[in-house]
Amino acid sequence: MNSLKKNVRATAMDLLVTIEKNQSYSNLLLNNTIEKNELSAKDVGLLTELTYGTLQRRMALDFFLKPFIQDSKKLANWIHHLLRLTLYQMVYLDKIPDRAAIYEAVEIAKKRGHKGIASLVNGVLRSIQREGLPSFNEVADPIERLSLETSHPKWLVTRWVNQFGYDKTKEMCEINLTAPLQTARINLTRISRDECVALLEEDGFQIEKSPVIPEAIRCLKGNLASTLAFKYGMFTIQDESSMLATYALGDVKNELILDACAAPGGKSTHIAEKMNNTGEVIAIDLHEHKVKLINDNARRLGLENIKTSVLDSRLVGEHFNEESFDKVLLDAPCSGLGVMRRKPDMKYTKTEQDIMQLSSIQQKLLKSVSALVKKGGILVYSTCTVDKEENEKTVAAFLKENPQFEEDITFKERMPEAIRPLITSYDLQIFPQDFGSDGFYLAALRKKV
Ligand SMILES: C[S@@+](CC[C@H](N)C(=O)[O-])C[C@H]1O[C@@H](n2cnc3c(N)ncnc32)[C@H](O)[C@@H]1O
Repeated sequence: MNSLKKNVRATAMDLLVTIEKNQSYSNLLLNNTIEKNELSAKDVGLLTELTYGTLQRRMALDFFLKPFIQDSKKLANWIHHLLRLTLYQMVYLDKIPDRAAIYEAVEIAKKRGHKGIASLVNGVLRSIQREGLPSFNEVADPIERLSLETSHPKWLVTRWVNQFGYDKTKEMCEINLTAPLQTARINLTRISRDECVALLEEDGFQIEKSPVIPEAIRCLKGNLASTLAFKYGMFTIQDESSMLATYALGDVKNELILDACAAPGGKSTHIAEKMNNTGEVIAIDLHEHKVKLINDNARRLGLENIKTSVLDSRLVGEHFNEESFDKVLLDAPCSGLGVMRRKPDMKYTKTEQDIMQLSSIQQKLLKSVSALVKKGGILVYSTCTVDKEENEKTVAAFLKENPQFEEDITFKERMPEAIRPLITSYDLQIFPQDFGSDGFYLAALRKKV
């Protein structure tokens, strides 16, 4: 085993410790580590697999480890992460022989701790190898079993089963364990989808045209973020579900659109591209450093019809006239339960209380931004979460208190054809298992004339 690989495992262990300690986003920390250490593409692959995989399967790994650890509370944190990381390789990765994974773990334990710890790590892992893993069939309660098997907290599984039924929840939990697709939206103001696909294929990328979104591609091999085509604004890396928010607004040419929670600008730039330099997008976000990202993205894509502001959208009434926008998009801050494949650490940090708090912020935002919609104009509400409290219920409460708005049932006609069968009324909950994209919610409302 070469020394670089050893470093990758030790680095993965350090990352897992930091992610847990700081409760920071795994995707950001992983990207920082990759940039800082200038890792090769192969090592980036292994580091990502080890870090995300171990995080994704944390509860299942702890279930497997439990009978083999006498007092887990006495175990230093890093040892626990090292055991999970190694067991992850033994159980879920075919290409790494068990003996190699155990050898590496023992070496790390020797270096980071001492001989005693190395022998404990060796003992636990060898016992598992000898005696085999405990079976999930020992867990009688089906919700607890699903929770452990798919490493989703029990409160969340219970909540989803109550809201969507057992089968849908099981499908969702299972797909959340898989790696997300990298997808991108072609900047049609610069290049056609066919031309962009040809360009990327020439560079060795394996690309598929999205069967769902006419301007999207799926990248099956390679990392689109590292291409010149990305640097020169030919596309934006964005999930297919997110692209639907712009579709929900319909034809935006020559219009004035407010994107009330806009950073880093994925949807603002999509709207601006669809306008093709005709109308204007006012893109607002609460945080200055995030607004900078919208500006950076607009510049990269060559879009001149986006105006940004650092503002609290709960106070937009102080800055803009009532009924002054043709359409408003509120892509609200949310619990993000639809993007757990991308940020697996979220599974263990979110609480039911967060959901209730977010729902109250979402209500306030809806109330304030809705005043800016012209009569006859459209208000699109979206979140990247799968939870009725933040989605259907938030919208229903808004409609109840704001009779000047109605459900916009023409919403379906504006959506890409492949999506229409999923729509029955003015809103849409996309599950990650529907077509492999993020979980996402969209509702279209219209201000009465
Ligand atoms: C879901 S993200 C938006 C993603 C963005 N629409 C995109 O597609 O790139 C929610 C954003 O809302 C912003 N936000 C949260 N509270 C806000 C508020 N009161 N006013 C304005 N922006 C807010 C956050 O900073 C965050 O960038």
